[in-house]
Amino acid sequence: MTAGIPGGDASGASGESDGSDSASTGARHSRTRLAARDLSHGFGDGAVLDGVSLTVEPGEILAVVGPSGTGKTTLFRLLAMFERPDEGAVEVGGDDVWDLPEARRLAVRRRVGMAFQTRSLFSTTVEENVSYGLRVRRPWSVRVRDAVGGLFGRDEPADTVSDALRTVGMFDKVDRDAGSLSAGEAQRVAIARALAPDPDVLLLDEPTSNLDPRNTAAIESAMRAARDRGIAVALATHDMQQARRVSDRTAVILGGTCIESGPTDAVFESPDDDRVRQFVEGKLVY
Ligand SMILES: Nc1ncnc2c1ncn2[C@@H]1O[C@H](COP(=O)(O)OP(=O)(O)OP(=O)(O)O)[C@@H](O)[C@H]1O
Repeated sequence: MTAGIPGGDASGASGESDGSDSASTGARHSRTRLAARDLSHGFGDGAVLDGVSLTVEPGEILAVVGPSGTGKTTLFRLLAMFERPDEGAVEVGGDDVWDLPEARRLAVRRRVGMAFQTRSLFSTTVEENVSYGLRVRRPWSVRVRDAVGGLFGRDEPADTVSDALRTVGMFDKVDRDAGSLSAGEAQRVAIARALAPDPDVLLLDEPTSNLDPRNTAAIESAMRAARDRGIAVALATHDMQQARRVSDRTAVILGGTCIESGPTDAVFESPDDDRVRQFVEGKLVY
């Protein structure tokens, strides 16, 4: 079990300059939650999200489920702070991230790891991909020292990189070129890259869509490992069985609105909303 990650929690982030040296300080802190408060968002004239509120707590997996096109990716892009919501707030540790000065928002964003549907690895080795997030979090002095050190021979992968790759079952491919990986392997490396900096929050948007059972199982196992380390894991999926297998709580999004959320067993076995019942029974087809 890991108690926390370097860098201070969100409420304590006001003391940070920009968070860029957080990984080297060794300071530990308790993890923080991520919340959506009354989020509404759209594109042009079309509303996609309408007043969505949900929270993902440290040490839990929240599944956000709903049919294709219902707004899950839009929601996760807002939670990842890629763009500002039209209305409502994204809160980390109780702060509305868009009320924070830009440097602090950047520091907060660095504590959110994410892997989205699209293939996103760099054209380099698996190790370089996974260590990328660590490198950008270190101060220049450490980066220069390591670069100079690297001139005198190849270092072993840092423990954090090895740990992250082991978590997704990809340590044996540490030296492989990322371009040579299968889609499932690439997705596992993308998740390792998100995990390596030991984030507070992990956002996974359809991480196993189109993957075979072996890769799916490896990714689900990594989600559980992240949860057991105290990370708040949010998973967007249209795979109801996956939500049931891995999540502690489930939020159902329909037509851009969260129509039900609660413990996964309750949502699946005795939903309050009849549309949710039909959806979990596979009777509501879109
Ligand atoms: N950048 C954009 N510009 C215009 N419309 C968009 C944009 N992004 C998403 N949309 C629209 O918003 C709606 C919700 O899309 P979103 O990708 O969030 O749904 P989803 O639930 O993640 O679907 P899927 O499971 O198929 O990925 C869709 O109608 C989509 O076409």
